[in-house]
Amino acid sequence: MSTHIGAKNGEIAETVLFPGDPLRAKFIAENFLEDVVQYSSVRNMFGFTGTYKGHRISVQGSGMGIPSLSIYATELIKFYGVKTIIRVGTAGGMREDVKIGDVILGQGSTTDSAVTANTFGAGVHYAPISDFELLDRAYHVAQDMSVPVRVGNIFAADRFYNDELDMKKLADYGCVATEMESAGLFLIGAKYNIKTLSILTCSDNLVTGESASSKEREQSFTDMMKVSLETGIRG
Ligand SMILES: O=P(O)(O)O[C@H]1O[C@H](CO)[C@@H](O)[C@H]1O
Ligand SMILES: O=c1cc[nH]c(=O)[nH]1
Repeated sequence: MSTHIGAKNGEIAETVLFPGDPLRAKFIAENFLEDVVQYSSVRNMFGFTGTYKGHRISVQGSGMGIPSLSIYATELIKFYGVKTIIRVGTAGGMREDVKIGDVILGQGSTTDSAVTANTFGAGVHYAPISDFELLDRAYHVAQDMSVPVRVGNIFAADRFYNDELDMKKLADYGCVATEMESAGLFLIGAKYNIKTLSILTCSDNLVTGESASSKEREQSFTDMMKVSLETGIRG
């Protein structure tokens, strides 16, 4: 067991789907996995292992924001030998043409978090990127499943509520959607030399003000879940 995950050795698969919302983890486990075992409920940050099409896979909640995600990602890798982590998250569209329900693959992640500066020191602006092989696989899985996807730069924000940032400028420079974890996940993936990717669904649009309900954010974005599961098992 690690400090924040109550699993015994061997109870977590090498590939983990990693939603921010622990209830989304439960929903994925209950609706898509077979032979499911819940290995952790520490802090209600649920974790499950089961099989998908005969392949062993785990689903673990990460919580919101880079500090929370970093705890769970680090423990998954260091204590449980996890080799692939796919974030399965919601994000806000930063351009008008990113619609609710659109699936987005995170190629890289810009951030206003201090985590990259704290790692490399002032003056170095590290660019966290996802694993290309995983990104390529997810892109082709989505094509096979006829799920349209966007691929792009995800803005990982330190604050959900922030009216001081120039989001339009970030969008003008190519950021597609904003959430709160991808840069931290990609940074940790690079540090420990494991594969990481973010597969996101647009849950609201910052330009138009459209927004999905919390129930929809928990349960209805099943295209993203299916693409993530299929990507996870095609190794
Ligand atoms: O839906 P999840 O995966 O939690 O992701 C997004 O939702 C939360 C904010 O509502 C943040 O964690 C953000 O990154
Ligand atoms: O962090 C997030 C998640 C969804 N939508 C947003 O606008 N921000």
